[in-house]
This record gives sequence, C-alpha cells and structure tokens, in this order.
Amino acid sequence: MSATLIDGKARAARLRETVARAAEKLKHDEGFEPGLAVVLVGEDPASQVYVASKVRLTKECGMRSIEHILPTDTNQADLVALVEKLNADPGVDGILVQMPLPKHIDSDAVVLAIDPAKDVDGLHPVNAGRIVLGKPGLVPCTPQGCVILAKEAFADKTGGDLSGFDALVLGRSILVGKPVALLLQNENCTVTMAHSRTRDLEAACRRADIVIAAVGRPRMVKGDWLKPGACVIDVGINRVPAPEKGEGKTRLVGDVDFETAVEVAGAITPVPGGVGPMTIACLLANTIRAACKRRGLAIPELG
Ligand SMILES: Nc1nc(=O)c2c([nH]1)NC[C@@H]1CN(c3ccc(C(=O)N[C@@H](CCC(=O)O)C(=O)O)cc3)C=[N+]21
Repeated sequence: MSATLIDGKARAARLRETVARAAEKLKHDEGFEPGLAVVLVGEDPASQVYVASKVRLTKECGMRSIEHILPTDTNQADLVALVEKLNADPGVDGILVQMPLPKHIDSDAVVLAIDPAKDVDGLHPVNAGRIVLGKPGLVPCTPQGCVILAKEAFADKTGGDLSGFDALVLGRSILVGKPVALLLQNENCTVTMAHSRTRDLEAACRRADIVIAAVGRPRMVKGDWLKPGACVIDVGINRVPAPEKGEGKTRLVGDVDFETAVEVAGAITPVPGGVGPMTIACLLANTIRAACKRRGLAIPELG
C-alpha cells in the first residue's frame, strides 16, 4: 500500500487565494491594505531565504510588506525600540521577528514587546495563553498549518472532523509541539505528547491515528512505527548531505523516514512541499485576521 500524499503546496496556494480575496475586499470596502512588517537581524542564509519568500507572497496576496533588515550586532534595546515603533504604526497589522535571533539578544524579551494584537506568529504569551484557554486569538503558523493538513487528510472520511482520533505529537517545543498538541485537543483529539524521554516511543506511535513529527531529527520516525493507515504530518526541515547530487550538496528531509512511512501510512506530507508552505500561508491569513480584529471588523473565514 502506498499512502496518499497531502499536498501542502497546493493547500497553501488555496489558502493564499482566500487571503488575497479577503485583502482585495478590505481594500475595496474599507480602503486599506493590510500590512505585514518583517524584521530580520543578521545574515543567516536560511532566514534570508524564508524572509524573501514571506515578502514575495505578502505582496502577491495584495498586502503591504514592510521590511526591516538589521545588522547582526544590533543591540536588544534598538530591536525592542523598533518593535515598539511598529506597534504604534497604524499601517502595520502584523509583526514578525524572524527567529533565531543572534545569541546576544534575549528573544523572549523581544517577543514580549510585540503587541499581542499584531503578533501574527502567535508567539506572545498572551496568545499562547489563549490557546490553552481555548479562546480566540492569533494561532502560531506551523501548528495551524499542521491541523489544516490533518483535516485535509480526513476530508473524505469525516469531512475533516478530527474528533475522537488518537494523536501523537513527537516533540514538545514552544514553537510547534506544545501548541499543536493544544490545537488538536481543541479539535477533540486524544493527544499524547511524546519526547526524547518517552518510554517505548514506537509503541506509542503505533497507537496513533495522527502522528505529528516535530523533533528536528532527520528521518527518525520509521514506517514500522506507524499504525497502518495513519495520517502523518512531518514538520521536520532538516538539511542533510546529499553526495549523490554532487560534492557539498544538501537536500531537505523531514523527521519521518518517508520511503518506509509512505508504505504504511494512509496519508503523509512530503518534505519539502508539506508543512513549510502552509506556515507562510497561515502567517498571511493571520495578518488578515489581525487587521480585521484591530479595526473592529468581522474576521473572515479563511480556508
Ligand atoms: N518568527 C518566525 N516565524 C516563523 O514562522 C519562522 C521563523 N521565525 N524562523 C524559521 C522558521 C522556519 N519557517 C519556515 C517557513 C517556510 C518553510 C518552507 O516554505 N519550506 C519549503 C522549502 C524551503 C527550502 O527549500 O528550504 C517546503 O517545506 O516546501 C520552511 C520553514 C518559518 N519559521
């Protein structure tokens, strides 16, 4: 058996289309263009690539992109001052400070400085708390993308309803593991949070109808860890050497061993082309939501 591929690229393109329509409507009905401010500190090449695609897709969706590229030696006070300036700017609806920040900067303090109403990354403790409480707020982008893709996998069977499924989240990071576990609980899944100290991880995995792999270990989850027919969402973005492509070349692999998993799973996300593109589409969707909420407008349904 070979699993159905969950096409994150196509799903993300569809979400961006609804974002573009919402942006167009805001421009037409309300006379403004939602604005997303992206702050990049330093010259990390991966971060530069991510920020470039966020900027490009923001514009493609008919929104305004405000870019601040700062040198590596930027100090914390100056970065916080910039965030405060963006908080106060009425033309800025969303603020994203690209992570990781240089080591001399306390990223918690920077995130805390972001106005929770503009926190389109969903990283501010106020927004994290809202998920815990099951209250509306800005939901982190990668976890949001994981849930959308899991629903997509069950579209035919349950109409996308995840109620009652056993979900296993592998990894407990603030950015992905913890919030995605809470979101799945809010979708009425029975959630297990597994991590490096989990006893008999393989057995726990084998019980799950939905596996979210977010540990950052290349190809860790093997096909024989999976319940036949399970839905597998691979959050991993690991760059590994690919000598077969030439000397010094690399390729991207997930936290799931795709070749063996695809034989057992019912549905699986590829890497690349799975969760990654959804992360950016959800960021753009959050910018629309933040823009509407801040102005007292109804928040559109963005699918
Ligand atoms: N404040 C902040 N918010 C973030 O959301 C954030 C961040 N910092 N720092 C870094 C991580 C990583 N991240 C990705 C976004 C898109 C892809 C993506 O589109 N990946 C493509 C392939 C990209 C490639 O080829 O390298 C894919 O999976 O198909 C991946 C990773 C957002 N992050």
